[in-house]
Amino acid sequence: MTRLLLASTSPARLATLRSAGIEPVVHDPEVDEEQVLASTEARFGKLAPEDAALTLARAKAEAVSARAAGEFLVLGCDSILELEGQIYGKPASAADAASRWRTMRGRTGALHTGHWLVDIRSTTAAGTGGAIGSTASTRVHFAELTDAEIDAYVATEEPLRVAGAFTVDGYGGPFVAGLEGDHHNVVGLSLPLLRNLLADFGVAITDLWR
Ligand SMILES: Nc1nc2c(ncn2[C@@H]2O[C@H](COP(=O)(O)OP(=O)(O)OP(=O)(O)O)[C@@H](O)[C@H]2O)c(=O)[nH]1
Repeated sequence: MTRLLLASTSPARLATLRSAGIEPVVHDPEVDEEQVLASTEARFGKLAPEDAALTLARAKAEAVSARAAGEFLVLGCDSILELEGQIYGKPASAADAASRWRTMRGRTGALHTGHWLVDIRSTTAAGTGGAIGSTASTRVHFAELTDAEIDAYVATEEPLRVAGAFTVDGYGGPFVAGLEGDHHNVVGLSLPLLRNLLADFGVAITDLWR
């Protein structure tokens, strides 16, 4: 029976899958994201934000696929925020998070999540490592936070743990004025996109329900 192997330490991605009835096996991809991006851009030049997210998602899925075995489809994901041409992962510090929010407030960004699925099943021809991937993007409208709200939000330390220094489903919820597109994608994993990627391997997402 095909199972999903989530190549991610993200608690939000795991919670998203569980809430959708899927209990994945979880492996830490142990990928140095900065090193992957630097080496990729050294070879191919500056990556568009969507491609950067997909490159990192692929690196995570491939790292886990190389050491996993069994009837699995291995999913890697990576989320980044694009704001006026700049890409942002997790903030480097509280000061960085505060500075970003002073830039983000009142503006609209795009949260891109790369998804990469590798078929390591031995029971299918594609099980020879067939893989597919895509990036889902959600436009995010940020509210006009006051300086006091920024300071209070950063003090929760939540912004330090997430791409783009914001969440849509945590303390950050009041500061996201609106979304255009899939909100799960903002949390870190697009369920509609996963459904499509699974279908490309002949797997219905309903087959994965526990
Ligand atoms: N709960 C929640 N988490 C978010 C949100 N936006 C981004 N994140 C999380 O921010 C993290 C983005 O960093 P990534 O590098 O993609 O993933 P990670 O957490 O480092 O985990 P790995 O996949 O193991 O690299 C992910 O864990 C996302 O789930 C949000 O709105 N809500």
